[in-house]
Amino acid sequence: MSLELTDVVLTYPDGERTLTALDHVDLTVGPGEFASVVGPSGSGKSSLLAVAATLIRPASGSVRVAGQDVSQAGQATRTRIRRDHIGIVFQQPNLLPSLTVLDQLLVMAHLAGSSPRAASARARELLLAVDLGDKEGKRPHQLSGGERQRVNIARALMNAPDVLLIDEPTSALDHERGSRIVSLLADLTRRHKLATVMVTHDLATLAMVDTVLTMTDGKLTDGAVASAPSSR
Ligand SMILES: Nc1ncnc2c1ncn2[C@@H]1O[C@H](COP(=O)(O)OP(=O)(O)OP(=O)(O)O)[C@@H](O)[C@H]1O
Repeated sequence: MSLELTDVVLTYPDGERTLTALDHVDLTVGPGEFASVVGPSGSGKSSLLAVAATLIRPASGSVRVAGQDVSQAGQATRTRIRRDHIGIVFQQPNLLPSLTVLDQLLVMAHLAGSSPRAASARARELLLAVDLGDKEGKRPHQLSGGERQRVNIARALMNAPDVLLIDEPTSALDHERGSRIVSLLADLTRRHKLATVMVTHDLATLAMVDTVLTMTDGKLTDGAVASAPSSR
C-alpha cells in the first residue's frame, strides 16, 4: 500500500491535560485511489494530513509511506521520504513570486538532485497535463486563482510521488473552477497511480472520489454522514 496509517493516536498538550486530535485512526490508500476526508472544523482533518505528510510524529501507531514505517523515524529520514514519495498541495498556492511557472517546478527537481534535462521534460509534460502548456513563462501574479492552484498541483507531482496530500484545494475558487480542479486531481490520481487524500468541505465534489471518510472528534469512519457538517 502507498499510504497506511494503523491505530494512530496524536495528542497535543492542552494546559494541564492533553487533547486527542487523532483517536486510533486507521487509513489505507492504494495506488490510483482517491480518498476524501470531510468533517467539522477542529475534528482533526489537518492533523491527519500532517501525520501522513510526516510533518508530525504520532504519539503511537504506525505510519507507512511507500512501504516504509516512518512513525518514529528521525528528521533526516522523514525529510527524505517526504521529498521522494509525498506531494503536498496546500489550500493557498504558496508559489514563489519572482519565479516563472516553469521554474516553480524545476526548483523541486533541483532539490531532489534530478538532471536538468529530465526535469525540464517532466515539468513541461506536467504543465501540459494541467492545461498550462502556454503559461510556462508567466509569474504567479499574471495567473488566475485556478491557474495558480494548477501550478501548485503540477509542482507537487514533480518528483513522481506515491502519495498526494491535499488540503482544501477549492476553498479559494468558485464552484465551477473548484469542480474542475477536483476532476483534474481524479484524473491525475489514476494516470500517475497516486494514493491521494483530499481534505475538503466541498461536498459537491465528492461524487468524483473513490472513498469518502468522515472525521469526527479525531475518529475516522467510512462514508459521508448525510448531514456531514462542512468545515466552514
Ligand atoms: N499545534 C496544535 N497545538 C494544540 N492543539 C492543536 C494544534 N493543532 C490543532 N490543534 C487542535 O487539535 C484539534 C484538531 O485540529 P485540526 O486542525 O486537525 O482540525 P481540522 O479538522 O483540520 O479543522 P479545520 O477544518 O478548522 O481546519 C482541534 O481541537 C485543534 O484545536
